[in-house]
Amino acid sequence: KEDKKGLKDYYKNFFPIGVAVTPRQLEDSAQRKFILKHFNSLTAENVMKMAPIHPEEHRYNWEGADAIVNFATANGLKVRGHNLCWHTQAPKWMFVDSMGNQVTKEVLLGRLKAHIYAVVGRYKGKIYAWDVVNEAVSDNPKEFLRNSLWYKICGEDYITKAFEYAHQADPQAMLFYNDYNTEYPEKRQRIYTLLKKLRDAGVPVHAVGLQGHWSVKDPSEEMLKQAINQYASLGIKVQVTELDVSIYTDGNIPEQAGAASNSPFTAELQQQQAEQYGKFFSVFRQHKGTVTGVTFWNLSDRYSWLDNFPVRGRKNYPLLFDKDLQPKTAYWNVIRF
Ligand SMILES: Oc1ccccc1CN[C@@H]1C=C[C@@H](O)[C@H](O)[C@H]1O
Repeated sequence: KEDKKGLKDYYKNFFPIGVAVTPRQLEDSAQRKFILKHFNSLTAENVMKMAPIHPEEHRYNWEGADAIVNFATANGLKVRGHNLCWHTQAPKWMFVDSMGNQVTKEVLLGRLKAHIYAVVGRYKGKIYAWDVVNEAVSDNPKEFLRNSLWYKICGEDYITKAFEYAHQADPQAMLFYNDYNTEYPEKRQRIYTLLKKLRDAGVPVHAVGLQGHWSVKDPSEEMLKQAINQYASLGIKVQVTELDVSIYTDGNIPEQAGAASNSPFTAELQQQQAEQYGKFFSVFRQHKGTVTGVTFWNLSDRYSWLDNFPVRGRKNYPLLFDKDLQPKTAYWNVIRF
């Protein structure tokens, strides 16, 4: 007999369970049914990023974002907005003037403000949480903040401004700083330092998003616990915002990755992945109240962004469901506790 309960039902006393979706997936009845069975929160995988939603200075593309928000509203699902300020998938026009020269800090901040007011304003009361700034901290131990165009033109002020604009646009929204590799001690320390600086300055940062692009090898339970506790010590909430567990262990920075070539999803990997997912969710449950949401990046092994990152065309099997939307071994480890 098909189990009527889905992932979200097993976690109803802990936190919402989310998934990153595309508008096209919502047009397919099998995937719609699957989403409604297992999840009670949605994130737009791409259509709410800066360039997709704001391709030209005076043109916004609301169609995809509206489709996801309308589906969520119609079905009583939460929505996490992703994202308001990022160095990737940012529109090129935002950084240059009509002569093609790089804009000043004032102009860029004015454009960021207009973007955030328009996007957050449109979904005020429908999107409860925003990833305001994504991946501002550098991976390079010699640097503090990533040397992106945002940083080059504005210095670190763009981070504070982004949060202030978002808070002005929707004072009820829960505002996140979102990043990856948030458990590695030295990057964790830099993210902690940034968050502490912002909180001490009264900047409206309410939570940290651990993207959770993890693997069958890392992080350890201990590293994860330490990271959650250290961020929570700032008085902020924690969510896992883009969870997947890669079968490859050669890292997720393109320049360094790629050592491991295409691998089948072996029984050994299935077992390792199931153990990892089981451990991660045990830690999440232990931190109920501090961890206020867990969102997977992509629905099932049918498609993962990891199929093309950090190595193009290297098939991955990172999620709880297989290509036919059926539960994998890892799923049973996550719902049995
Ligand atoms: O794990 C990483 C390593 C290096 C760069 C970016 C990332 C992750 N970057 C994430 C992944 C997929 C995108 O769709 C998300 O918007 C982004 O937040």
